[in-house]
Amino acid sequence: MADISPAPSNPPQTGTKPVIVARGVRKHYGSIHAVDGVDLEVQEGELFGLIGHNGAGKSTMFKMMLGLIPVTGGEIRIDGAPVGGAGGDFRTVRRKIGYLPENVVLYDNLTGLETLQFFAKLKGVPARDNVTLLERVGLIHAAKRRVREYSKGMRQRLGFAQALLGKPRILFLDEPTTGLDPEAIRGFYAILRQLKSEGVTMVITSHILAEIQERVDRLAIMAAGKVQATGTVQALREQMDLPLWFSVRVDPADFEAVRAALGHLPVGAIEARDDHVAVQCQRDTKMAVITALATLDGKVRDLTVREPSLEDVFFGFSD
Ligand SMILES: Nc1ncnc2c1ncn2[C@@H]1O[C@H](COP(=O)(O)OP(=O)(O)OP(=O)(O)O)[C@@H](O)[C@H]1O
Repeated sequence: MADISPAPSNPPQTGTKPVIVARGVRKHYGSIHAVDGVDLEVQEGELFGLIGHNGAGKSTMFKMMLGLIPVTGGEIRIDGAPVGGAGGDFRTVRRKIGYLPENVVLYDNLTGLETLQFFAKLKGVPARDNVTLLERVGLIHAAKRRVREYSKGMRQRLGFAQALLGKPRILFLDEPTTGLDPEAIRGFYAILRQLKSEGVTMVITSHILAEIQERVDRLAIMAAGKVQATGTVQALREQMDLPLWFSVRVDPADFEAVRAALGHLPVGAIEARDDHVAVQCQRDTKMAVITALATLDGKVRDLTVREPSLEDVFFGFSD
């Protein structure tokens, strides 16, 4: 996908109007508790991540939020309208929603353009933006080729274009980057940034935690049908109180000097490696470590601090 949408220099702040609200949501299939008492709130214009192991309940949550399957218990409201509720409120809201399912179903005999025409008709939206949409997802060159000839990544791009039909205000994207190459992934997130700057609310699932950790505003970690934690990546890191790692690059002859400088501090492991000393410490000792290293008077050639990754946080909450 072309990186056609640089982030605006002054993006509007994410609103504080809850667009998606789930309260005590459950989905039981007999004895299987696919979703088991989930509370969630996603604000307008937020890019919200939903992560969890296989079978954690993410896709089931999506399907319930979209009104594709009924809840066993609890309630979901989108833009104030109860999902699946009586009356036309949710039907009106539904038109503002775009959805990219985990396994998008496409018709092999249709071309890319015909596919969008087909879905536009189904959604009841004008087909006039279809060419622009194909351009946006980097598929214009294949607009007239049949889907059967598309690669996995091309199918995924077409699925994304389908989700963008009718300029949705709310987007549900279930593992949207599956099959995309690194450049396409970058282009995909550039489009999300652009949509975010336009105030679109998005919920995204992914198993590629490194990919989403810098990109979502907040996320929820699901395990066994329950939300284990919700917040920004940084807030979850702090909540877990996972240690940080310093990498202190010094001449091997100075390894002992590093140890000595840190000797009075409550640091964890201090490990001498090829050309650096790795030091583990809790967040509240971080500044004291930096101050102590500053006394080494020119011996430190470089210093990096590795925060716990989203993967570290994820395993902390979901194991
Ligand atoms: N129609 C169904 N009938 C019975 N069990 C189901 C049904 N749909 C989902 N489940 C079960 O519900 C649980 C949650 O499934 P779900 O597809 O929501 O997980 P997920 O988090 O999306 O997983 P993945 O990351 O593998 O896509 C699983 O144990 C699954 O087997």
